[in-house]
Amino acid sequence: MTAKKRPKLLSHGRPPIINTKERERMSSKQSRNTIRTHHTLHKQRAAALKKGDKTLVENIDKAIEQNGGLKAYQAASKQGQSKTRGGDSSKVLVSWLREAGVINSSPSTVRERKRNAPLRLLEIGALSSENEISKFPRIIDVTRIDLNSQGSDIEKQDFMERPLPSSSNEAFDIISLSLVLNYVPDAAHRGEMLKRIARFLRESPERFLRESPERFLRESPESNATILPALFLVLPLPCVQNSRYLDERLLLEIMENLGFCLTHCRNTPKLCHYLLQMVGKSNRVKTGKKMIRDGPAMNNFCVVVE
Ligand SMILES: C[S@@+](CC[C@H](N)C(=O)[O-])C[C@H]1O[C@@H](n2cnc3c(N)ncnc32)[C@H](O)[C@@H]1O
Repeated sequence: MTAKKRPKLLSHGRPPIINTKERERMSSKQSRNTIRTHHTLHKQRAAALKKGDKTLVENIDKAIEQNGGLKAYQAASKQGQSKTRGGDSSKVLVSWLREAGVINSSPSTVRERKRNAPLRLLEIGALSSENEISKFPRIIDVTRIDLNSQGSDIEKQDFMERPLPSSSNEAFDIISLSLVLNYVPDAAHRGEMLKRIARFLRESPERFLRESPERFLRESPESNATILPALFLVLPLPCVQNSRYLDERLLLEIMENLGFCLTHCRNTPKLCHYLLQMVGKSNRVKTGKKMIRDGPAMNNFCVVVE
C-alpha cells in the first residue's frame, strides 16, 4: 500500500533545509509549528472578531501569547531566511533587477550609510536590514517597516496605517511584500493591502532620468528601469497551487484589475515570487470568494477585492 501524500500546508512557505544535522531538523520543525500555530490562531481571531465574540478574541489572544506571540513568529521566520535554510527571498528580486539593468554593481560588503540613492524601496514586513536587497545603498534606498521592529533601521508600523505619500518624494519605486500577504488573516483585508500598495508607488523612475540623468546613469549606467514601479510579491506556494479559492491565474487577474502586469515569476519548492509592474490604475473590478477547485488536502487561502 502506498503512503498517502501529506497535504501542503501554508506554513510550509520556507526554503528547503540544506543542513541535515538532527539539531537543525528539530529546530526547523519547531519553527514550522510556531509559524503554523500563529497563522491558525490569527485566522481564528479574525473570525471571532467578525462575529463580535469578545471573550473568544481574548482567549485567542492568550493562546497567541502562549505560542510566543509575534516575537516568536518572527524568530521562526528569520530562521527560514538563514543561509543554511536557503537564504532570503530578496535574492530573487536582486537577480531580476540585475537582469533588467537596474542593479549593475556588486553588493556592498561594508555597511554604508544611507546615500542619496535614485530609487526608493519600501520593505513591508522587514525582519533584517542585512538581506540581499539592502546591499546596494547607492542605487536603492530601503525603508523598512514591520508590526514589530527588530532593529533600529526597521520602523515599527502597520502598513495599513502608514500615512499616504504626500509627494512623489515620499513614494516608492519598488515595494517588497514577501510572505506578508499570507500573514493577513482576513481575505478582504488582503485585497485592501494590495489596493493600498498601488498608492505608495510613484510613477516611472524615468522622472529621475529627466531630473538627474547624470546621477542615475552614473549609479546604474545600463539601466532601462522599464520594469518599475513594481511590487515584489512572495507567497508560500500552497497559497496559489493548493487553494480552493485562488490559483495563479486568478491572482494575476486580481493584480491586473489593480493596474499591475507580471514581468517576472519564479517558483522554488516552497515559495512563489512575482514581480508586477504598475502600468495603470485599478479598473475597480471586484473579486469575491468563489471556489474554483476542490480536494481533500486543499487550503482556503483567498484574496477578496471589494
Ligand atoms: C513571515 S514574516 C516575513 C518576513 C520577510 N519579509 C521574509 O520574507 O522572510 C511576516 C512579517 O510581516 C509583518 N507584517 C504583517 N502584516 C504587516 C503589516 N500590516 N504592516 C507591517 N508589517 C506586517 C509581520 O510582523 C512579520 O514580521
